[in-house]
Order: sequence, then C-alpha cells, then structure tokens
Amino acid sequence: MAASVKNKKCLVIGGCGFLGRHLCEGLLERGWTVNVFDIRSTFEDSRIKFFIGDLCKKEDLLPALEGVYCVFHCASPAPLSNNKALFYKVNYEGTRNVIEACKEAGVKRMVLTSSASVVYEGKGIRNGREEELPYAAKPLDYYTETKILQERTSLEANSDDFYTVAIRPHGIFGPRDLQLVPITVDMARKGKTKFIIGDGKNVVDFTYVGNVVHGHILAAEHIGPGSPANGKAYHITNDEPIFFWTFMTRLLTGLGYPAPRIHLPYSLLYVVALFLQFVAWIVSPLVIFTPSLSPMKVALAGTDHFYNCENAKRDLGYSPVFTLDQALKLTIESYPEMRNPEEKKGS
Ligand SMILES: NC(=O)c1ccc[n+]([C@@H]2O[C@H](COP(=O)([O-])OP(=O)(O)OC[C@H]3O[C@@H](n4cnc5c(N)ncnc54)[C@H](O)[C@@H]3O)[C@@H](O)[C@H]2O)c1
Ligand SMILES: CC(C)=CCC[C@@H](C)[C@H]1CC[C@H]2C3=C(CC[C@]12C)[C@@]1(C)CC[C@H](O)[C@@](C)(C(=O)O)[C@@H]1CC3
Repeated sequence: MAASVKNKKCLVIGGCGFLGRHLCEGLLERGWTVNVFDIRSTFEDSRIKFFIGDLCKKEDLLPALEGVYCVFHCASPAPLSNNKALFYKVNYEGTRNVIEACKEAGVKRMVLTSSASVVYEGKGIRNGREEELPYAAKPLDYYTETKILQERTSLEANSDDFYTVAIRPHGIFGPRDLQLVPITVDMARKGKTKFIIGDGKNVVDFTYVGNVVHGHILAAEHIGPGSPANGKAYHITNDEPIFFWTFMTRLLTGLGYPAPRIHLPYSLLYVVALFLQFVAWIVSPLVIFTPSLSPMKVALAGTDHFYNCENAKRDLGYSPVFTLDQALKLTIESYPEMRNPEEKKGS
C-alpha cells in the first residue's frame, strides 16, 4: 500500500538534469518537499532548496541529506560521452558514497535510476522480464558496464534499515531532453538521417519522461517494511513497443525533416562501428576521439529491445500516464528551435 508522503522531504541527486528536473516537478505536484543535489545548476525554483556539490564527496552530500525521507539518485555522466574514468568514479564509486552517506544521515529509502540496457548485449530482447534476464556479461559500452555496477551495488545495499529499489527506464524522451532529440536533429541537419540501419523492422521501447517520473514516485511510495519492491529492479516503459524507425520517422517528420529511406545492411554498419572503436582505442594514448557511430548506437538502431513492465504494474501499481502519441506531440511541440529551418523557406 502506498505510504502517505504529504510534505515528506526528498533529495533528487542529479536534479538539474533532464530526468531530474522533471522528477522534481512531479514530486512537487505530488506534495513532496524537494531538495536538489547536483554538481551544476541549470534552473531556479523558489520551492526547491538547491545544494551544489559532487556526489563523490560525502562532505558535500551530508548537509543535503538532513531530514530526508527518500533519496532519488538519478545522476550520471552523459551516457554517450566516452570518459571511462568518470563513469566509474560517479556511477560506481559515487553511488557507494551516496549509500554510505544516506546510512550515516539516517535516510531510510533510495530510488536508483538504472537503465533497461543493463541486460542488453546487442542481441534481440523481446518483452524481456527482469527475472529472466541476467546482467549483460558483455555490455556494449562502458556506461552500461558502470550502470550494472551501480544497480547491483544499490540493490545489494537493501536492508530493513535502508530500502532500495532500481527503476530501469528505456529510451527516455520528452521536453528538455538532452540527447535523443538534439542528437537526432543534429544528424538530420547534417544529412545523416536519410539512412535506415537494417530492415527497419526492429521493435523497441521509447519511454516518455512523464511516465518515468510516475514510476519513480510510485517506487518511493511503495518501498518500506514488508514491501515486495524492496531490493528489486523494475522496467518502466511506455508499454507500447514500436518500430525504432517508425518512431524516428514520426519524430523527424514532426520536426519538418524528411523520413529515413535508404536501407544500409546492419552487419556492415556494425563492423564499421567496431573498426572505428578499435581505431579510437589505438590512437587514445595520443588523442581522444569518440566516433559518432558506436557499436551500441548501431545495435540500438538495428535490433529488438523492448521490455515487459508487468512487475511494476503488480508491485508498484504502475501504468503509463502518457501514450506515445501524446508524448510525441508534447515533445515535438516543445522544440520549436529544433524544427527544420528549410521548411519555412519551402513554404
Ligand atoms: N536519458 C535516457 O534515455 C536514460 C534512459 C535510461 C536511464 N537513464 C538514466 O537516467 C538518469 C538521468 O539521465 P538524464 O538523461 O537525465 O541525464 P542528464 O545528464 O540530463 O542528468 C544527469 C545529472 O547528473 C548530474 N551529475 C553528474 N555527475 C554528478 C556528480 N558527480 N555529482 C552530482 N551530480 C552529478 C549532472 O550534472 C546532470 O544534471 C541517469 O542515471 C541515466 O543513466 C537515462
Ligand atoms: C536516426 C538516428 C539513428 C538517431 C540517433 C538516435 C540516438 C541518439 C538515440 C536512439 C536510441 C537512444 C538511446 C540512448 C541515447 C540516445 C539514442 C542512442 C541511450 C543509450 C541513453 C542511455 C540510456 O541508459 C539507454 C541505454 C537506455 O535507455 O537503456 C539509451 C538507449 C537508447
């Protein structure tokens, strides 16, 4: 049964990010008192108390944890960056630090933002269930490797004194998104979205940020003494698997760009991506460069990866609040600056 959280205080670690800020807005609407902890400041809100610091430093965290009922840990370095040391420092060592600081400060609950890709190795996953999928033995990138360490550490910390739960969203998109929409538009403006990787029939999840927020808040309201959610991981998706390239087409055409139309063989692109990754590794002692075509991105664009969220429905009472149609409309409308500048000239 969900606990009453009226005026309970929470701390959103990573609250100045894309998901974090939406989470703060959802928590405030739900009646929570919200503190934010982040290494940077990106917005102001008189209802929120901001703490600027590094989650890797306990002395930075402790003041922000005073009197906190639940921590939402949704901080991470940018997933598509290539800074292995930072991924390890923040996602693994930093998360261990967050757990220690929570226990020292007497915080009893933590909701971790994990990722559905902690079980993804580039092979198709169709309607994947949490209890049927082990952690990826060969993750396709280091970000995912550290997300596995992060989730495992967080769930292993679960006890009757400190309840933890991991939320595994997949392909989050929405207003103020920092990667999916901006990267797609950047590729479109460079003429790189005319290609379809593979046959275009791979089915995936894309999840609206409002639904991810809903899942996180339900998780915080449900963990606690005797809860089946304690120490568990839950997929949170839109529950509407869609062809990857149909989603991309709707996003691109909705923003005034042409739809992808030229098929390229998946295996060829994957081999090219592996070769570029090898070259980047060879030259790394001299120069750091991150190929835009990575094995992870090619695999995500060319294979099935969608997940079952029945466990979240059963244990958390989750069901998506926004449909994909509503979500795409809200997202496209929120990005006037991302529209194709050529469409105005043509009209
Ligand atoms: N965006 C997606 O598609 C997606 C999908 C699944 C899971 N996730 C997970 O959701 C979470 C949020 O992702 P996002 O897309 O909002 O990313 P984001 O980059 O927009 O936000 C992450 C925030 O964490 C903060 N941060 C990073 N290092 C920090 C540190 N050392 N100390 C304090 N704050 C620090 C950043 O400043 C940033 O504000 C991440 O854990 C990510 O792994 C994202
Ligand atoms: C037309 C084309 C190909 C456009 C490119 C779209 C590109 C940018 C876009 C398409 C798919 C999308 C994607 C992510 C980043 C942007 C990217 C790659 C990441 C990796 C963010 C981190 C999350 O943890 C993780 C792993 C998840 O949710 O599991 C996702 C998985 C899905």
